Amino acid sequence: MACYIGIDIGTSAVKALLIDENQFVLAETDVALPISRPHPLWSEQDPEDWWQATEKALRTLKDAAPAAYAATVAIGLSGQMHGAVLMDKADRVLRPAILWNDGRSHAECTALEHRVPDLGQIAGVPAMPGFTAPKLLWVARHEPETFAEIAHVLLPKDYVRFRLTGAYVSEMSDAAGTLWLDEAERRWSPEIVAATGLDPAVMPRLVEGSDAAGTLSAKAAAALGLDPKVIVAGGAGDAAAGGIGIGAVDEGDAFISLGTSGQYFVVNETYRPYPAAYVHTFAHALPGRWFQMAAMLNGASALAWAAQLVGEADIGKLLARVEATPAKNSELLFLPYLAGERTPHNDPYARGVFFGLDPATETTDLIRAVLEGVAFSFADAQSALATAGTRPKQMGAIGGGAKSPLWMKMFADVLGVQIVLHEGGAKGPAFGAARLAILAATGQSTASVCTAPPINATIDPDPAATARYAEKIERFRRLYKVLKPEFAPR
Ligand SMILES: Nc1ncnc2c1ncn2[C@@H]1O[C@H](COP(=O)(O)OP(=O)(O)O)[C@@H](O)[C@H]1O
Ligand SMILES: O=C(CO)[C@@H](O)[C@H](O)COP(=O)(O)O
Repeated sequence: MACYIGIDIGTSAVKALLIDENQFVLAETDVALPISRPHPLWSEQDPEDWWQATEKALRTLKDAAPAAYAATVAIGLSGQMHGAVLMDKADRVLRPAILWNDGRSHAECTALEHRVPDLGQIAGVPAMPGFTAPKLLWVARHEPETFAEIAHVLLPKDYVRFRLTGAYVSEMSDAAGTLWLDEAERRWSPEIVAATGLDPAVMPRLVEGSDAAGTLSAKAAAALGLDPKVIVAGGAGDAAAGGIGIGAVDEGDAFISLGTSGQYFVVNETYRPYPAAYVHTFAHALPGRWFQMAAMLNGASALAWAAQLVGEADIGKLLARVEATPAKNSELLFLPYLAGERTPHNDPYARGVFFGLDPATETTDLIRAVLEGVAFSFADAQSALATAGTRPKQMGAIGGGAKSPLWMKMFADVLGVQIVLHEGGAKGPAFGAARLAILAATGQSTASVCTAPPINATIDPDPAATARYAEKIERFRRLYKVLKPEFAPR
């Protein structure tokens, strides 16, 4: 039986899984990744770490299911979006990769908007510091010797593809997050590439996510114990790959993702940019499809941060304590902007805030406020998408945060929408990547491969709770507005 591998180059870990042709998961593994924050606003990783973690993950899959691993016919790649990997003409990585949650390039965003006044229409979103193009302008300005050496610019998963195949290739849904893609035409925008001071020759070749992008190099095949004929599919940025995994492929299909980051994602069958509310309108990983997305920089990572702060490594245990303890301080608010925020504020300088602490406040109140604060940022996302004309009534949920029934009930109440939990929802982007590998290798139809997994639970909103939350969300919004000037650099 033919088997397929999905690899997701996440921020916190490389995740890999091996499935058979019926999409049954035979083995899966995570390999943790370090992240470096050498200066305020900076966020970097070493691309070599992604490759080492990928090799380790594949070794684990091989050990867990040797026969199925040997029967692999295609690999799909997914990854954290927007990261800049810069390579010289000898294929050496020139500096650490600058990640999606790096906020250093605010000034360069203004410069880019100035150079390309209709940027938001072409690229589907206004310039924001997490995107790839302004990072290149930052490198040009602050590290000109490095900029002069650039021969290839790759996204995180495309760097891993380079190590697998030796080819410089990207695909639409990840290219979408660079600001260099003409989203409607699904090709690099010569105007925006030129406005970044880059030679078009540094850009990778573009394919669709469900196309074959190449096969393993002889060197990689030998190192990994795989056949050199193994196809590497285009794959997808992690947002789109999450969509493919959960079956969000048709107009109006929607889900939230609660990983390190947070996303509110809705599929469109036409390109409908709405840059005004910092909504991202990007090419999906399937030809002729796009999506609108609100992207939040602080998803379940805000909970992981709080858990670490209160000294409880087991998040499940911590949330059980929250559930069992009545709120002592229900007025407490938390602004979750630990790493700044993208939709709807475009504010890399915003930071986390607890507001309304009193002598009765307990640890469980703090954690409840963190859960609410992240959910409220999704309410802002929902409002931004509503102004863009999109208002789903039902949503799937993926990512580590979707493992918590308490949090999912809170999301249903805060958003006033039904949340649907699919079997294996937490498998997320790696599963979507494996599905793209099936499409690339077999040419089967999207409808037959990208189905919605069976439903485990549906969570309905309680209208009374939604009304109570609406008032608290208004206070949450006012608090950010009041504090915004205080976050700005002096
Ligand atoms: N039981 C749980 N309930 C809620 N959230 C959880 C639980 N376990 C882990 N998490 C959260 O899941 C997050 C990781 O999610 P994941 O989708 O794996 O992220 P990424 O793809 O960005 O690496 C962590 O930040 C953590 O806060
Ligand atoms: O910035 C975005 C999407 O615009 C993030 O989705 C990153 O792509 C990384 O997310 P994680 O999967 O690591 O949370």
